Amino acid sequence: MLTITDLEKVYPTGDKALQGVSMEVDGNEVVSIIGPSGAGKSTLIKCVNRLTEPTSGSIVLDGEELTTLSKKELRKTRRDMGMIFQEFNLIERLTVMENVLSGRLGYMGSWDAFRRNFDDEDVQNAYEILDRVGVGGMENKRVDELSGGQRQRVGIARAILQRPKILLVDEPTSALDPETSFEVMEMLTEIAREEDIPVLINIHEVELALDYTDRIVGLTDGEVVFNGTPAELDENARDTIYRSGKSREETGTESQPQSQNESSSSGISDASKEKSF
Ligand SMILES: Nc1ncnc2c1ncn2[C@@H]1O[C@H](COP(=O)(O)OP(=O)(O)OP(=O)(O)O)[C@@H](O)[C@H]1O
Repeated sequence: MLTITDLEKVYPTGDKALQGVSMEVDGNEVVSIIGPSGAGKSTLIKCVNRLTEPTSGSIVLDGEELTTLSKKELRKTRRDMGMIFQEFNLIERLTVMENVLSGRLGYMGSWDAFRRNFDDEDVQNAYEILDRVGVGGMENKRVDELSGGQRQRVGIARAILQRPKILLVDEPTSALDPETSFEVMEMLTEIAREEDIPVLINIHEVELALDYTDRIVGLTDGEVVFNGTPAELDENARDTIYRSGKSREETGTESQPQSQNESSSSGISDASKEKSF
């Protein structure tokens, strides 16, 4: 279980990217974070594995506080967090198999890691996972010979092979065409459910969040303004997420005020409604 409490991030530039974010990823839930550009989605994901250092607040993964870990402890704990990135983050000149097996490096002693002495079991599992994500038979191809969709499948296979406690996914489909995006999201969420791995995913396309995730968290200007099921993400909720705060000022569009009943059915807090209108 991942529990984030009162998380704040102020960049050295003074940008307040996260302003008291609290949320959870429970059991093997797939939770998506949606929101306008600059809302803080990427920052939130990166704070969890501390690619970005949070300014204050708490992040607890299966009972372990992550914000206070030393560098050494963090290296160990990062093995528990599979990361899937927008730009794939694969090593282009290496083969598919070499990239996928790199997900196991964190578990090996430094000599074995240096020599790339992977266990037979890891190699066998890698074959199976590559098959499972739909790139079986491409093990010896260099990654720079693959399409975007195939690369993302390799990225997913690498993260799964790591056997993480959670998958952190940052805009996995931004570089993909719509059809491939649906395929990749379907495959990612299906495997995560089969393997019982919870997922926190920053996703631009609301339709993908609606179709493939259990719960949606809406961020606006670094604050949670919606937290509910896809069914609860009605038009009013979308309006609150995408037309409030800075984003409304930028687009110059005004949203219609909501009635009390409509607002509460969307799962938006009173404080957020106050802020939004
Ligand atoms: N390294 C950084 N230094 C300073 N400010 C940053 C940095 N990274 C992000 N920000 C600022 O923090 C805020 C949140 O950015 P973030 O990238 O987390 O938003 P996002 O919701 O992921 O946006 P997008 O959907 O466009 O990727 C923005 O105002 C952004 O300008």
